[in-house]
Amino acid sequence: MTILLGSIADDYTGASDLANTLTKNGLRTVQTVGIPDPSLPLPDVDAVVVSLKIRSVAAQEAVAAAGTAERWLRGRGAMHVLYKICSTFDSTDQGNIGPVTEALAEAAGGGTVLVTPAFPETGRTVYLGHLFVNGQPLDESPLKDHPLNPMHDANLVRVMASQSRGAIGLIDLPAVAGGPDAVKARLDALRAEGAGAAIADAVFESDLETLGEVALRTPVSIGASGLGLGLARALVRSGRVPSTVNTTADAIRPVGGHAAVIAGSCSSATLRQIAIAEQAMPVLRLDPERLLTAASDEISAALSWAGERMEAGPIVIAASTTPEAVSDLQSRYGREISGRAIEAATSAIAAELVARGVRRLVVAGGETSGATVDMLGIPAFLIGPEIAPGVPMLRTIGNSQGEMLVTLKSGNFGGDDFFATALAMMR
Ligand SMILES: Nc1ncnc2c1ncn2[C@@H]1O[C@H](COP(=O)(O)OP(=O)(O)O)[C@@H](O)[C@H]1O
Ligand SMILES: O=C(O)[C@@H](O)C(=O)COP(=O)(O)O
Repeated sequence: MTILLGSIADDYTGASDLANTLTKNGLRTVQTVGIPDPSLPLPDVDAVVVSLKIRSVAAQEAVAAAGTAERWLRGRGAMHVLYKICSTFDSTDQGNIGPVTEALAEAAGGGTVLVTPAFPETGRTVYLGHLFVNGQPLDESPLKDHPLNPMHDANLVRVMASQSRGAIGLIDLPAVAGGPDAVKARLDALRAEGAGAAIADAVFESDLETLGEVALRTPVSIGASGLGLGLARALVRSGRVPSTVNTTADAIRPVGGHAAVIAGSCSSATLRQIAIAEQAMPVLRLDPERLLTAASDEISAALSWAGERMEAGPIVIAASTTPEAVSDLQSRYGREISGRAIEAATSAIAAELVARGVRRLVVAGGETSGATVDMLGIPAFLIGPEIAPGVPMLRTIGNSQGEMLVTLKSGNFGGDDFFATALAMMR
């Protein structure tokens, strides 16, 4: 398999979001979970998105895992590697966007790396280096209350600089509006000034087309699905992509079996989606504190609740709760401990549901999805049709439990009736 574009995603929902965008924009794409075993039968593709769970881990761990994935992708022919970060720039105070960017740039021989989380289709725009989420500055958006990565500064030049050793520049909207040559000139000027990376403004898809064109002339870039769109369109325009075959066809064959939703995202979008689902299907709200203090009892109770309802139709099991309840739990047990314990419990519930016949599974939340997919041991996914912007339906490849349809929903994505919409498509 020789690929044109490689990507390393810092979480699993982000990987499926990017894989969806690349597919929609003309690249045959597969999503792997980590580096696949050489014996895994992967289809012929133009792009591979390697999913990692490194958004909130220690910076050195993230750097090491991204480096291994980068070498694997380069070994498969990738001339360009996109490090897929969250469109809301989710990161810890130490990174991991800055440290991974510097490591990937060094591995690629230096240069100023182009960075933009803009994804206009989902309301993420960048102007003068400031990130807006559906028109609100990042630090005033619901991301200020994220359980693991609360974002308190919309100025991405400042955020990235605080995570980096080198200086961070800005490619402002007038430069982007000037087209690829103007952006390249600005990037070269920043390089001469010693900037390790540059945040690029982008408000419209046309801005991302310009940035994709320039990024493709460099070995590495950092961004969300918007930059993926720019890179995919630039590759297609370059004539290097072989004739497009419909790769989603294989992904939609029905699998049957029971259907379930597991939610661990506490984003405002997911909280609304759970409330709407309550009007249409059985919803179990887990007791988050018991998931920390009496996990096996709470898990057993959830499984017997599910066992009584699964035959009749889809069920929803959620740990998700309001920002106030999250911060109350965290103040008593710690942020990291609460998050990881709840991820362990929701993924254990998901694994047991699959053992009892669930073959159609929706998971809400990036970290929640990572823990669940790891627990299930799924090695890779084919990319199916889009359910909502940024969220495709996936079909497992090489899954030891048999073929499954899976949806990994970023906490922030999807309309209010997302769960019913997804389950109606996953047959
Ligand atoms: N009730 C809760 N209290 C505290 N943390 C929670 C609760 N429910 C879920 N979490 C944790 O919040 C985090 C949500 O992150 P994630 O799954 O990535 O969602 P998102 O996609 O919204 O970022 C996970 O670590 C999850 O275990
Ligand atoms: O870019 C995005 O917003 C998403 O693809 C993403 O990274 C999802 O992260 P979570 O919100 O943690 O699921």
